[in-house]
Amino acid sequence: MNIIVLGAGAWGTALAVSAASSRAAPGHQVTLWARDAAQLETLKSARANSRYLPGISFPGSLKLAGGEGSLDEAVKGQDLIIIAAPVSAVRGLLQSLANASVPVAWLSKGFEAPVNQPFGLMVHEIRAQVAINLRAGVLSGPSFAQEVAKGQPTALVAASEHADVRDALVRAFHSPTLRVYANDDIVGVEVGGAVKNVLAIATGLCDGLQLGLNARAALITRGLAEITRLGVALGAKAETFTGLSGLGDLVLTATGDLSRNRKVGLALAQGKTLAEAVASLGHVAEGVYCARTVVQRAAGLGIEMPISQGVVALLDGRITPTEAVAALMGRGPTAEVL
Ligand SMILES: NC(=O)C1=CN([C@@H]2O[C@H](COP(=O)(O)OP(=O)(O)OC[C@H]3O[C@@H](n4cnc5c(N)ncnc54)[C@H](O)[C@@H]3O)[C@@H](O)[C@H]2O)C=CC1
Ligand SMILES: O=C(CO)COP(=O)(O)O
Repeated sequence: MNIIVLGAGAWGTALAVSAASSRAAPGHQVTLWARDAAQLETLKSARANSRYLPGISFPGSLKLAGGEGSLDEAVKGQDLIIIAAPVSAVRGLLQSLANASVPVAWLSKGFEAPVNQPFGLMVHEIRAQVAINLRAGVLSGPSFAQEVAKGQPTALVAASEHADVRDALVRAFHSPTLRVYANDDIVGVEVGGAVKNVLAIATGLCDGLQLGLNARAALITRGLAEITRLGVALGAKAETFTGLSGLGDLVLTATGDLSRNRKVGLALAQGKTLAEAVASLGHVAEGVYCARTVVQRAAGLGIEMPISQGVVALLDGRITPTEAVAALMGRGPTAEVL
C-alpha cells in the first residue's frame, strides 16, 4: 500500500514510523509530508524529528516530502491519505483533498473553533460541509505518539461509515504491536477523542492540587458520564464510550503524564497562567481550544457537563483552581444516572 501522512508533528511522525517499520505488514511505502520546507530539510538531514518526536530514528524506507504548494503532487498515486494535523488545520486540508478518490482519514481529536456559524464542528461534520464525496474516517484511541513510535503495544479504533475506509486503515496500520479495531460509530469515536482532552485538563488540575486518588477516580467516572451524555445526544451509540476511544482514551489521557492536556491542568494548579502553560508544551493541547465549544454544544442540547463547564471557567480566568473544585463539590446531591 502507498500511504501518505500529512503533518509531521508528534503523532503523524510516530504513525508513519510505525507503518514504515519492520513491524508493519510488508509492502507498505510510507511518505511523511511536512508543510514547512525548512522542517522538511531538517527531517531529511537528521532522518529523525527531534523537534516533535525526539529519540526516534526514521526507518530507511520512510520517504519524506513537503513544502508549500506540494500537496497535490504528493498525494498522487497514494492508496491512503492520513491527515495528522491539529483540528484547526483540517478544514483547509479537507478542502484541498475534496476530490480524492482514495480513502482519507484524520488523527485529529477536537472541535474546530466556530467558523461563520454559531458553534464549532467535529471533523466528520467539517467533512460533510467541505468534502461530502470523500470516503473518510478517523483513526483514534489511546495512543501516546512516543510509545507507538517505539513499538510498545497499543490498540486503536478505525471509525468510518464506509467499510472500505475502515479496511484500508486496518491494512495500513495493524501490526504485531498495534491492534486496529474497526467501528462504524464515527460520531461516538470523535466525541470521545475530543472531550477526553477537556477532562484531562481537569484531572491534571486535580492531581496538581493533590486532591487525591479518590477525587481523580470520581472525575474520570463522572467525566465519562459527561462524554456519554453529549455523545448520545449528538447521535452516537452509548456502547462506544466504554470502548477504546471513550473510556480507553479518557483513562490514558487523564492519568498519563505524557499527555499535553493533562500537563496544562498540572501547570494551572502550580499557578501558571494559561499562556505560560500552553507555551511550555511546544505541541498542541486540543482541550484548551475546544473546551468552550464542547460546553456550548452541550448547552444547546440541554446537556449538563459540570466538569467541562468548570474547565472553561478556569481557562477563561473567571475562577481559580480552588474555586473550580469548590464549585464541583458544592453541587447538590444527584442520582448516578447518565
Ligand atoms: N501526540 C499524540 O500522542 C496524539 C495526538 N493526537 C491528535 O493528533 C493531532 C496532531 O497532534 P500532534 O501531532 O501530537 O501535534 P503536534 O503539536 O506535535 O504537531 C502538530 C503538527 O501539525 C503541523 N501542521 C499544522 N498545520 C498544518 C497544515 N495545515 N498542514 C500540515 N501540517 C500542519 C505542525 O507543523 C506540526 O508539525 C491533534 O489533534 C492531537 O490531538 C491523537 C492521538 C495521539
Ligand atoms: O490523544 C492522545 C492520546 O490518545 C494524546 O493526548 P494529549 O494531546 O493530551 O497528549
